[in-house]
Amino acid sequence: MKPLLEVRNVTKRFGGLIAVNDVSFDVRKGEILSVIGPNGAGKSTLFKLISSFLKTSNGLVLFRGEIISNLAPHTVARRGVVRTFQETTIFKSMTVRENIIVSHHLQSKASLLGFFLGSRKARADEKRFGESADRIIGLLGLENIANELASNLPQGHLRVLGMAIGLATDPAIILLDEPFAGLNHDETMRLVTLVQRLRDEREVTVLLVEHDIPAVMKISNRIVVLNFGQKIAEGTPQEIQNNPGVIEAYLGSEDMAVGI
Ligand SMILES: Nc1ncnc2c1ncn2[C@@H]1O[C@H](COP(=O)(O)OP(=O)(O)OP(=O)(O)O)[C@@H](O)[C@H]1O
Repeated sequence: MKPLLEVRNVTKRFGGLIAVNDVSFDVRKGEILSVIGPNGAGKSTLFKLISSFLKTSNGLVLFRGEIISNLAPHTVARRGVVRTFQETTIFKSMTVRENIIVSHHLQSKASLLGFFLGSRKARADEKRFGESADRIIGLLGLENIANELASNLPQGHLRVLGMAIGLATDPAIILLDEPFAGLNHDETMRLVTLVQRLRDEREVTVLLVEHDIPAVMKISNRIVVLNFGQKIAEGTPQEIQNNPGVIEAYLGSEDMAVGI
């Protein structure tokens, strides 16, 4: 089967610095693939290249066989490659449910205009988006806080709301940028289970960048390891854990302390 996403010889230079150096890998439909690596390895840059927030210096990113690198980021998102956890997309003065409904509207400018004009189509959209929001709320177990203002939510719930907002755009693949950062152990484990449920029940493919190695080991089907911009390993969590090159790359880095 053709991969859902293909990263082909992608390079990014910032002046004389090569942040991402000739990186290639595939993301298969229905898998959770994590990108790890020591600080400054190029993980965030790679994510921005995939979501087209940055232009590649060389190489291509393909989604369903079509080139998406260097398109406008909103075009890439519309095709189904959605980056989440940018907290700026959460409206703090709205409730959880309202936030999820609004993000459905943001998919379509026409529907947003109709919403303000109160057209019949807009009312139909309203009903459809409300039902979809309730399905997402159910899937992510947000029922108890559906009517809570976003401004009152703790970090863990905000992360889940960020994911709910991403899901409202019906993505084929979601890019999670350090989803577990700042969460305690219980919050992390709850989110790990939720992301796995998304993959299993909604068939969403997940690509994530993360420093929390134990969580990555638990959640991932496969892992890609970067060091100094280059891919140094790719494999299952077990293969990565036993890879001497990976262990060496992490030697002396803080992440050693959390157990690779
Ligand atoms: N806009 C930029 N201009 C110049 N250099 C940059 C820019 N963005 C990133 N870099 C450099 O590119 C390299 C890779 O950075 P990047 O943030 O992608 O690494 P990372 O693996 O995500 O690091 P961390 O784990 O610390 O977040 C670093 O040396 C960084 O200083």
